[in-house]
Amino acid sequence: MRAVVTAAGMRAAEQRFFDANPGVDLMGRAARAVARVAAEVNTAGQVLVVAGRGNNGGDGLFAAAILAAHRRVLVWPAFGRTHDAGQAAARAAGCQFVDALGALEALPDCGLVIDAVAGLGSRPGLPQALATFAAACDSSAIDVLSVDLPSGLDADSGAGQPSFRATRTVTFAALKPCHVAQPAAGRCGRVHVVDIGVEVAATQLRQAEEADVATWWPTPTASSDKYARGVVLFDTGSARYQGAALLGISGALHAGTGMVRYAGPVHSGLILTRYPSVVMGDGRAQAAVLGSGWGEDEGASGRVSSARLHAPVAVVDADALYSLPGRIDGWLLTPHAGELARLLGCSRSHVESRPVSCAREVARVTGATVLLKGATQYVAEPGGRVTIAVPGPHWSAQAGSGDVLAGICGALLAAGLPAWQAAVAGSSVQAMAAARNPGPYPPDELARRLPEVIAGLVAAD
Ligand SMILES: NC(=O)C1=CN([C@@H]2O[C@H](COP(=O)(O)OP(=O)(O)OC[C@H]3O[C@@H](n4cnc5c(N)ncnc54)[C@H](O)[C@@H]3O)[C@@H](O)[C@H]2O)[C@@H](O)CC1
Repeated sequence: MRAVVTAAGMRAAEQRFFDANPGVDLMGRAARAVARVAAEVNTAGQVLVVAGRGNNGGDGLFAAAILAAHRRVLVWPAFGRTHDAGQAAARAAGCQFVDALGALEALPDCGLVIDAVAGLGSRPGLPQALATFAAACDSSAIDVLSVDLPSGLDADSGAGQPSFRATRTVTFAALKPCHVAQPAAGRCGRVHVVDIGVEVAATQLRQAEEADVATWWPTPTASSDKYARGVVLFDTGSARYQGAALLGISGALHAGTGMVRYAGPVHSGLILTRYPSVVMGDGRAQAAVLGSGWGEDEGASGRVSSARLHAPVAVVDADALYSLPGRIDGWLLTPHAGELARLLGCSRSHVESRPVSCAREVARVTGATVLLKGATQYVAEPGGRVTIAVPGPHWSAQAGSGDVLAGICGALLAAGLPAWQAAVAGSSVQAMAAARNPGPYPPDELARRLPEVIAGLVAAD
């Protein structure tokens, strides 16, 4: 699990560090890390450092001074004035200072640009000269290494256009929200988190890693039987959306559930032709999966109540989200941004600009865990902790992916994982299946690839 710290949290950690270690040269540590990664990206070519006025510019200037020992380094102080000590070090090391025009002219001869315009202090967007330069970097496909974060992005919200697009980002102590939340995360390239000695406090926002999913995954033992592995009861699909039932069942079976019961309206012939192991009708289960493919079914609350008679917890998806039976501790809600907006009575764009706080709010009010689906998948617990799932490619943004995901999560919930782990592991493993099978595989095909991913995970654990 990797901590994700806000700009304020990082500044507080830095202050604690300086209080305990007065006079330690943190900027020197940061600059050495930047120079090290710069040398990994490009071994010998000319380097152009774009330096801002603050400490981020200082990091870039000291890194320029280190790199200048072995290669030609140009520095563009984008606002004329820049970090004094950093500037003196860069000049003493023989860096050549250029202006905006000089930087643009030198770009074709450079092997690497280091963006040290702004980091934690970055405000959304770039002034015109920098926006022009960032666009020129984009169109020339040159490697860009951003210090702390791509300048022009807000560290916490990830908002900001125009901004630099990095191929690598070197950040310090811990990830910041912009490194993990799409679309900003897509502008950071590969992110290196460097230890500079600053300890961040335990955070309420974290990013899961494959190793976490491997540790949690419920692997059967010699004493396992179908009941011990978990029974999932599906009430999904409708006459109009029959496929939703098949997709959810596919997710649960390929994630290794012990047994599937199906108590929805889709004809048994259709279900059994595809999945002959399914037991038709309701009965005792460890978890239910509700709502996928219901459409605007008028009997929604009756279907939710009926499932409660058979299963202690449920995954609630799609239209069942609007028939929640009061507080539902231990349950898992799986809305996308539009559905979460409807639950909160706000606009979709409001949710998209504040995904963490919106997901937290619904978790707090309902007592359930909320998996907010989208390009970044947030899992918010009622106590306020939010975990981001392992990311995947964007091919899986397709009708039916959510139905499969609800089924995977149902299998994990039935196996006894707490709702937040079921949600993080379920969405991570689906993303990993997409990452390991690049291309536009439809969601049912990706569900069939889950066993390979899970086998690899548990073997590695
Ligand atoms: N917090 C820490 O623990 C450490 C911080 N360090 C560096 O210090 C940085 C923070 O330094 P500062 O607080 O001085 O802030 P920054 O240097 O990140 O940003 C402030 C400066 O950037 C300008 N600026 C902000 N947004 C801009 C934009 N979109 N376009 C152009 N200019 C913009 C501001 O006018 C201001 O001059 C970190 O990002 C990191 O690079 C490192 O030296 C080491 C440790």
